[in-house]
Amino acid sequence: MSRSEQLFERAVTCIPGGVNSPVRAFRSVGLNPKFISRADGAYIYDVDGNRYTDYVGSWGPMILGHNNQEVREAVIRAAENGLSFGAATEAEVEMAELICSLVPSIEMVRMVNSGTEAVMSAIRAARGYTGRDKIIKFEGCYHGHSDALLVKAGSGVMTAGVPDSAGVTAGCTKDTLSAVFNDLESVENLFRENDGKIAALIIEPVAANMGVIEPEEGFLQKLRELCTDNGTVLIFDEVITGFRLQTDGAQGYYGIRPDLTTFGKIIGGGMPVGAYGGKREIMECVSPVGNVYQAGTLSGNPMAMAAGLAELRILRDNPSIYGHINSLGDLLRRSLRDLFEKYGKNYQVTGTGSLCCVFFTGTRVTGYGTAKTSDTEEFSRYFRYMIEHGIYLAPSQFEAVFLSNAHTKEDIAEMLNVVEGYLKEAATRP
Ligand SMILES: N[C@H](C=O)CCC(=O)O
Repeated sequence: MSRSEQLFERAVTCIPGGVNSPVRAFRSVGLNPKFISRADGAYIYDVDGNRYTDYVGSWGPMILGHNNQEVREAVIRAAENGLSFGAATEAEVEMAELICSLVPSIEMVRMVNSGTEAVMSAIRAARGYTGRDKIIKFEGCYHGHSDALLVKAGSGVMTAGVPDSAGVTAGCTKDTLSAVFNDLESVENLFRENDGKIAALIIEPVAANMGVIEPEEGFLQKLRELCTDNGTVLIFDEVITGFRLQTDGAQGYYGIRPDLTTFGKIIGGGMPVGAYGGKREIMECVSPVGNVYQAGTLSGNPMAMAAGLAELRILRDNPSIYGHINSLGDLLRRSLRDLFEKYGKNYQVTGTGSLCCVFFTGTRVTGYGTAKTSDTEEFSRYFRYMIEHGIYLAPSQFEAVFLSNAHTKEDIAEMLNVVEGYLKEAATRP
């Protein structure tokens, strides 16, 4: 039995499903998880010594590749001064100044410990600011695992087919309204039916947690207008897209200025982190200035600030990184489409920048309904073939392929070679 299998046997006896986050389990693809011992650059290694080219990147933070020397050394230096003080630090000020300087819509920002916390807090601030209760979210968008947001959610809940989690009371979700991504009419109807009651509209500007679905031309602009007209706070959840598409994220890429933005992942360089920020007049509702309470023992933790600052400074000072990862993304999407055409497969390749996804369906994927038309059995076969051939993808149909600065054209060529192997094998199936 492999060491991964041995660890899994132990893990399932004391951790639910053997994993600390459901998306790490390989259940939906009919396998047990690989246990990872280390990672470097574009590669991760399991406890059995197998090397994989990694296209998960810790679900987003490792945009520079794994174990980046500058980030690692910044953390080691910070650790030498102590792990946590629960008090204000210079690094927190530097982090806030850096985020405000890179993202024009952010006038003030508060650090928290995860994307989930960032979203919970941003919504509370929006409710405190507007004095309203209701929020709009989009089917298939995932904003972490807080109660009110587990309504037709994406990511792991979409994979498990239970987008409304057990354990969430009707009371917790009664003010959460669901709209359809890329369907303006569904949003307009909610505004009309709930006139003057909607505190916030939250959206992943690129729906990365349901397979990297891009907004259609003008969709985000129209949402901006609807929110302005209705006195509703527009929140962009940029936990995945923040500092990934470019330094000012999807909002810079699409030219939209949200009122609040949530961050996570990249701003922590691999350490647990989150942040929410935006308009000063909304952020000043947060305690101790205003009476919207939000707190955290480890918020602004020195290790997380050190890793995040190092990562963000590298991204700020080396714009060519975005040129590299985005052109690899273009190459991957184009080449996958060519391969699928060559083998007569009408599969959909979605994504933008350094994010990508393949849907096993002939239907153009624009939102939750069409995403769900993908043949997840086919995805499972594809996943198993890829991992057997050294390509580590997210073990879920609806998660993104993440590229990093450590990936090369040669890595992409290797991946395409394996995809072609899969297509050839699939062609021999009865
Ligand atoms: N899609 C999720 C967040 O981005 C993946 C991470 C997790 O839930 O563990």
